Amino acid sequence: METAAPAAVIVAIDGPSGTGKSSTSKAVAAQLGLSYLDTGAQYRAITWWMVNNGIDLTDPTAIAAVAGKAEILSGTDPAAPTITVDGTDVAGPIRTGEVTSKVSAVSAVPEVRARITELQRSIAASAAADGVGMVVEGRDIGTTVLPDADLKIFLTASPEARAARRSGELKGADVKATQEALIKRDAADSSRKTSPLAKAGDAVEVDTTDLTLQQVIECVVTLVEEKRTSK
Ligand SMILES: Nc1ncnc2c1ncn2[C@@H]1O[C@H](COP(=O)(O)OP(=O)(O)O)[C@@H](O)[C@H]1O
Ligand SMILES: Nc1ccn([C@@H]2O[C@H](COP(=O)(O)OP(=O)(O)O)[C@@H](O)[C@H]2O)c(=O)n1
Repeated sequence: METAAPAAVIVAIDGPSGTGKSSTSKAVAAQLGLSYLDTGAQYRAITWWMVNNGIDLTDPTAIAAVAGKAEILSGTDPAAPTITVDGTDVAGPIRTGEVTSKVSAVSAVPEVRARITELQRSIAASAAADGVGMVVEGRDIGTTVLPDADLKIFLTASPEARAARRSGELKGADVKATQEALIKRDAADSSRKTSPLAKAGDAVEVDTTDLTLQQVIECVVTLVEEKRTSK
């Protein structure tokens, strides 16, 4: 007798910067054969387009007026995720300090969120319909984008641990300045009116401060497997 294929699961992983969302989501998706969506990369991509097109990012009306202009495509293979804007590969340019410092102003605009949220929902719906399942990481996935996700995880870590991790990635970065920038961005993301960074009431919170990345991955894999068998 053939064994039934595991049911497609949709996993939402949210949390502030540097808590391990991207590394955990990619590894869990790769290990379990799920697709992977980095929603932060989409907000970075639209921000990159706005910077490139000289939009005044201090003016929410100007941002809203062009919210639908850029065509953003996300490749969802966890082993090689991709992101393009109007056909241009922007995986590198969306990680510059300039985009990082401006992304919160763009992502706070309701017209931008409505547009990107719709895109995210359609990508997740395709993965579910194909029977593949997906790990979707961001700030508002469990609360707003996919409130019916099968499993919601909220990752946290101390600001010190998060800043140390981030400055480890950026060669020569000052840990104190990195921590200040990170706290500022978290505050902006958590205090915006539309769909702020928040833990969903039914999310499992995992404090990663004293865990290795491998331990976090194992913890999330176990939670996903439990969900899959109970589906
Ligand atoms: N539990 C952990 N312990 C140590 N380093 C970690 C841990 N989780 C992630 N990292 C490292 O911290 C950095 C930021 O992780 P990332 O997954 O990009 O976080 P986020 O997506 O939440 O911003 C990466 O270099 C990653 O390898
Ligand atoms: N679901 C999401 C994901 C990201 N974002 C925005 O996009 C920015 C960049 O997200 P990111 O996941 O790439 O950030 P890091 O974890 O790399 O610091 C965040 O600071 C938010 O302003 C959002 O508003 N909602």
